[in-house]
Amino acid sequence: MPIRIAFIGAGRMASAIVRGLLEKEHYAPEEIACTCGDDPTGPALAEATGIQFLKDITPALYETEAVVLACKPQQFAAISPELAEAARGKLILSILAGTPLVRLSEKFAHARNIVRTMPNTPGQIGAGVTAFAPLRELSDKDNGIVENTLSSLGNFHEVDEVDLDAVTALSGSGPAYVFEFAAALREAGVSCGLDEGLADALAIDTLLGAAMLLAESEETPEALRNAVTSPGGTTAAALKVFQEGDFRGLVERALAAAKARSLELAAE
Ligand SMILES: NC(=O)C1=CN([C@@H]2O[C@H](COP(=O)(O)OP(=O)(O)OC[C@H]3O[C@@H](n4cnc5c(N)ncnc54)[C@H](OP(=O)(O)O)[C@@H]3O)[C@@H](O)[C@H]2O)C=CC1
Ligand SMILES: O=C(O)[C@@H]1CCC=N1
Repeated sequence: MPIRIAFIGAGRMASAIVRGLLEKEHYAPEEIACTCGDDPTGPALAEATGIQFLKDITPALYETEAVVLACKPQQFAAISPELAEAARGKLILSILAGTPLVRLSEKFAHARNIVRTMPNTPGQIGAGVTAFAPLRELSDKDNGIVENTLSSLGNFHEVDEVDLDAVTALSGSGPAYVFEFAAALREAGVSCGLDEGLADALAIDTLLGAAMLLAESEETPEALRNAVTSPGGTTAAALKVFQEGDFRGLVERALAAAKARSLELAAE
């Protein structure tokens, strides 16, 4: 069976995409190959999913229809000209944070088309969100490959490339902010006298329930917040502390820092 899609990098995100593609039966395991760096992530992914691990994936690229770039942005420069040449006429999908289409197209000068994407880790369970920007308008065939790949991870949105650094700051990195908030809720619950296990369970269910309500409701986050906040009650007391600590300003500065770092990664 020919290899139809090849992964350059076999870490957390490649693993999420491979598992999604297999679960949705877009490819058979034998039609997917991966390679990696010096650590054994590639063999581990192959062992766990049945896909092929190829130490040298270059020869296999000639037979693929698509190549997914899933190494770290700082490892992009190490991708060899031979590998890029073998990807001549292929669709390239990049998940590299920061690396712009212009840089991708310098290396993969003879690609059929290139799509810069920004997924996130909830894609591991099909609950992710991805934004993508193609170099050129996608043909029907390539649109199908992109849709199959991104829908395996969850929802997806086409955007202008200029928005992708901000997308990275919001939804690419965003799960980490939520996990940090979950840990902060657990710690604060313990400080208030709760058992750690109970505080953890309450924090998780609160985040999950609030996110589901937000997704299902037609109300804004502000309206839903107000519905929790009784005048003179407990929530108002807590929100006053958030406001005094400039919670929104803090989030704004955090996203600005992530966006700035994404722009810096463009050249690394
Ligand atoms: N983690 C996240 O939340 C998100 C990450 N991204 C982007 O996804 C990409 C991958 O991230 P993530 O999966 O977290 O990273 P990982 O560190 O888990 O995976 C990186 C992979 O790249 C491999 N690799 C290293 N050097 C090379 C090389 N020269 N050739 C081929 N493969 C190589 C590594 O191999 P080995 O370790 O075996 O040496 C590893 O399999 C990054 O570009 C990141 O910006 C995008 C959205 C979200
Ligand atoms: O932290 C990072 O650089 C990557 C990109 C988005 C999430 N993780």
